[in-house]
Amino acid sequence: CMFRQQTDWEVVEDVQVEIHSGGEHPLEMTTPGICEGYLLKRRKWPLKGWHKRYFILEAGILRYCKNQQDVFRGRVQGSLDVSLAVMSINKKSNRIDLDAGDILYHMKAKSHELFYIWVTKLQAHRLFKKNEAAHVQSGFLLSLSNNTYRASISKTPNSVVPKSTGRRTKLPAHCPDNSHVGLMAILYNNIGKDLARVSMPAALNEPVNLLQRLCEELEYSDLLDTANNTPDPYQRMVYIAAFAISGYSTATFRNRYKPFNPVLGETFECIREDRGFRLISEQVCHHPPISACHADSDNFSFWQDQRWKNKFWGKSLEIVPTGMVNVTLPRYGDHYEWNKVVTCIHNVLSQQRYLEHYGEVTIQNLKNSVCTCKITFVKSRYWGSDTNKNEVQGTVLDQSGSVIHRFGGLWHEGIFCDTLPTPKCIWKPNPQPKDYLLYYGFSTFAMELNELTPDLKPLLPPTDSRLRPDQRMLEEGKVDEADIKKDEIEEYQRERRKELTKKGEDHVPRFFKNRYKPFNPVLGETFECIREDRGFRLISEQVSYPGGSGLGSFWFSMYNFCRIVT
Ligand SMILES: CC(C)CCC[C@@H](C)[C@H]1CC[C@H]2[C@@H]3CC=C4C[C@@H](O)CC[C@]4(C)[C@H]3CC[C@]12C
Repeated sequence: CMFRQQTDWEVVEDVQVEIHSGGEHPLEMTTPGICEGYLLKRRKWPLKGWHKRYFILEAGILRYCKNQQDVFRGRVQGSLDVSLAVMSINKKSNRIDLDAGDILYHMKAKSHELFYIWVTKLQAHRLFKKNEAAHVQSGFLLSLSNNTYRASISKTPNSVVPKSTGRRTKLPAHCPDNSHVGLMAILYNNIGKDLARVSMPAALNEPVNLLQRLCEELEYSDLLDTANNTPDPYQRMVYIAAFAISGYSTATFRNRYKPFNPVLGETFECIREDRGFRLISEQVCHHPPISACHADSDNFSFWQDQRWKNKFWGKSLEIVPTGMVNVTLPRYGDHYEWNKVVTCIHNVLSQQRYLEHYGEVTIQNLKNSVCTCKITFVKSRYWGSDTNKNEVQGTVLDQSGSVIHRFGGLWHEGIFCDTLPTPKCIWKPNPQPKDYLLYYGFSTFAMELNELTPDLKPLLPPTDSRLRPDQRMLEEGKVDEADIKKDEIEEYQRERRKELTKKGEDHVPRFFKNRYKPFNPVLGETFECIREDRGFRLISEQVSYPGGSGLGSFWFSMYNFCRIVT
């Protein structure tokens, strides 16, 4: 109106972006981040005036509730598609008006900062929503909506059941019922400590440890094989992204038990001729706990150092990993590096426990900058259906930032890419084995990790996780014995640490060099000779540790184990 133009009001114009409809570079379609918080909203009737309301802006839709609690209850008072509204702002009074004809919002921010944030976010969401609409119109895009991806994924048949590997398909014993174990007391007594370091009764454990779980991230290593055989760099990136996502899928069934904490110096070796890779992992540092791993195959190398921080929020617990994941592909000389997202254990103290991953992953190729990839693990919202649970979206960008590929789906169901020459489901988790709920929710691959066959036993270094007695006892269903053994081992570890400190020594990792920050696990040559020469020898002169005897050969050997100097 006239009055407005004369005062401090201005209409916010959209930044113009080129639309390549039908072109080969679809628009930047990454969903802008969610913005939420309190704003003042003007009301005409009843109770005329400014009222504090909680606003949430998500995927181009602005909703508001009376307060934040109502958000969780799903009580939404109103919503508006911001791309359909004219936005005018008044910088002096921090006011924003959205006029969609039939719906009109008058809003006011408490501070300049908040005003600025909201205006920027509203602009981004308008643009996003408009582009989405433009693509649908031009018929170029099926739809970015995740439902489309989901439908395509569920139409894709499950991968053919792999040929029998001759390995076990179930565990020797069922998992114990641990619903009676009071977690509250344990967690409250250990506030501020890493969950990984808190000693818990064996009934809460699963018979694999964190070193073995590193190997579990290679369950879908065939995606890396495919990547190494894909000439197009952008398509290659799509497979790397699918691999990065696939590592998170085990979380669906694994929220009732906690992996064992490896002791310092513990190792895990996994040679899989059928999958074409071999892996070695080692607990290289105790404080903070760091597990390093390295895997090699004709098609790739994979390594990472895993450590994380915990944030305990009372009801939920966030695991914030800090290490980076690395993959190299020999054929094209690529070296990819990416970060991990946050994993949240919701309802950590109750039986309604479940895991969620959220945050952004950026995959970079350190060898050239032809393309990068961004993956968003979307944090689920409380309103509406469960359809946005476990949602993942991603884009592969070229050097100029244009989107070359786009994919999406759910980390527990699969990922669909509709920009490949033939749009297809690029990854789908393997079906769970029979009776998996009785076996800790393990996948077939997970069940194979701790398997110890007679032919393998003499080949393993004495520090191998498969030789850990407490973990073995748990696997065999001997929970009470496992509990006792676990206490012994933890006590022994403390003693060993005291001993090392007394002597002013530091633990030296066996298979990894560069133990200081930034910890970049570089394999010593030992890996090469691990099967030929075994890479280790026992030296009897070095014996003598308090408590060393009586703990079984695992501990005895551990101390007498000589590290090959590389
Ligand atoms: C209190 C107990 C019984 C509840 C069970 C805790 C389980 C669910 C916790 C304990 C340790 C956790 C793991 C610790 C570290 C990582 C690395 C991260 O990059 C992905 C998640 C992952 C793999 C976590 C998954 C959830 C986890 C296995």
